[in-house]
Amino acid sequence: MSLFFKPVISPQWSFPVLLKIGVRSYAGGPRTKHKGNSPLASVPTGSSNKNRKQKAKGKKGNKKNDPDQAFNFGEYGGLKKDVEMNMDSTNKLIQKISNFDQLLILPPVRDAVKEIISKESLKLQDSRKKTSENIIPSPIQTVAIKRISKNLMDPKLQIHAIAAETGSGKTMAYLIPLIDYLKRQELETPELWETLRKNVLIRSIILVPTHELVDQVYETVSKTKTLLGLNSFKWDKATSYRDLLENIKNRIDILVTTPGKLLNLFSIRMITRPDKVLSKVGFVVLDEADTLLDRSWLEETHSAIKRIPNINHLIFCSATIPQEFNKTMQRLFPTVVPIMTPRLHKLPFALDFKVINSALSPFKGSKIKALAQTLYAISNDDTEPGFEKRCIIFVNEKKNVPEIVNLLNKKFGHNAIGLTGEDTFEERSEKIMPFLSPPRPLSEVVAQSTSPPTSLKKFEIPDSNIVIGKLKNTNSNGTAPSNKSLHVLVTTDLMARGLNFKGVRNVVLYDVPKTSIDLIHRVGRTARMKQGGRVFMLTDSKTKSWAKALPKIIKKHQRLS
Ligand SMILES: Nc1ncnc2c1ncn2[C@@H]1O[C@H](COP(=O)(O)OP(=O)(O)OP(=O)(O)O)[C@@H](O)[C@H]1O
Repeated sequence: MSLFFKPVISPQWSFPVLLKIGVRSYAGGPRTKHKGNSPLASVPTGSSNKNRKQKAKGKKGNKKNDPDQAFNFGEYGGLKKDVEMNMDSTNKLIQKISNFDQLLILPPVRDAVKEIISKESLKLQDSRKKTSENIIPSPIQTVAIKRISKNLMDPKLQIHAIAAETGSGKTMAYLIPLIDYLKRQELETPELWETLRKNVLIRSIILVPTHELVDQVYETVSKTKTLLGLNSFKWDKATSYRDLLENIKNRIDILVTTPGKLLNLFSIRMITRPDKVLSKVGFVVLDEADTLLDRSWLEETHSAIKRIPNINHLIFCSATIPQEFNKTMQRLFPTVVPIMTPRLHKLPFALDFKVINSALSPFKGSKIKALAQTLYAISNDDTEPGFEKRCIIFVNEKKNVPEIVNLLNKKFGHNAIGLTGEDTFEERSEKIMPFLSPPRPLSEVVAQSTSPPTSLKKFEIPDSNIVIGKLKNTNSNGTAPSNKSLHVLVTTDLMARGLNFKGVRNVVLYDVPKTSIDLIHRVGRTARMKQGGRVFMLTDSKTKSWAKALPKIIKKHQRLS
């Protein structure tokens, strides 16, 4: 069956709208139960900012009577909206399934993935009962595995789109069906696959947009070697052609790479029949699919998929469904079956969200002062006892990164590093590593600096609603403990997608993100898989009104659009 279709509008690909106007600010609060299909107030697609503001203003008057008001967020928007979705069956499924044993997965595969999750999940590492028997599927894993496994070995082309909130375990939601598929193939025709073991071929491909993500996904995938005998390989910037050729000779079961690298297969002289190498690829995943199909990537990604002739399963995976992505899917893959969870386009459940208005005294419009003081409060509160603290700061423009880092370090005595696309791949890997690894116990951390504590003595964030836990005692001389024990990474959207920053509990949005899409991804670097996390968003006189509704949106567990 051909992969590509005439443009048609697919009724299957639809998402809800829940646009709200909220109150000033607040974080946390009681959890409200998901109410299923609430009647959704919609804003017409393509309406201008001015129109939206007018609508919002008009609705403000009816605040008491109309709880579903439009939510204006900066130059916000971009997420799929205007359409209701039916989550009833999904909710029932999630409630019914509480165990991996209830899902159609080969027992050795099930045991292996439980083992992998128990080793990787910080949530379980925290727990004293760290055993693979305690692993239960996350909602998106339940729904994806249930739906995809139904016709897993049916040879006709099947296209699914997995969409769920950040940090909800989407990697395993596509990886489990993929591994199950490969192992079932081997069970169905063992001789064939044994013969093919020494052949130059690839069986499945996971495409991601960045080399950091290649490394991250490969780290998980590679564990299937000892547990299930699957041969995986990552092809990233550091991979030599020699390495690739060595590995491809012995059948690559799972290749993790970028679309650009995959297309390179067709320009390697030593590989005479790249089409043949790809002829046995039955399972293809596009992780961070909305990025891979956005304007700057579409051509390359599309060409890469078109070069794979016999796809059986094509899976798109993403935490956000931007309108543009939705249209591209309708145009290129109209038979796609969406698999979503009720929390799609909502911010993480365990998130504590705080807005800091830098226009107020004592910052008087200085965002850098507000930032420095926020970091100071984080480093000196009583959270994460016994462990080093990490904080990621997102800015909108990469040109601002060096100056912010410089001021934080030189003027305010912090311990910050900057990371942008200007860094080489090696520099990026080195800088990001301490943030991707789990937090180290303070007893293991070698003192990074012997510099004296800074002279800043105020810990609280004045004129804000912020309570950052109890502050540690000051030293006997009245100064605060050093703020060097907080490791700070200042970066851009480049590091906002897909990266599993293990146990990073603090994110600062130095700039108000321009779209809901950016907001969801940046915020989603913390509070992953129901772990606690805090986000501090700095606003100024220009942006304060854009952001004011967010805390309420989060408190009420409402969807962004
Ligand atoms: N069933 C599970 N139980 C507990 N932890 C899990 C489970 N599945 C995955 N995890 C852990 O949850 C964390 C987040 O998973 P993952 O990176 O797959 O999230 P994601 O949904 O892809 O996030 P993003 O949208 O940011 O890409 C990982 O550390 C992973 O090991």
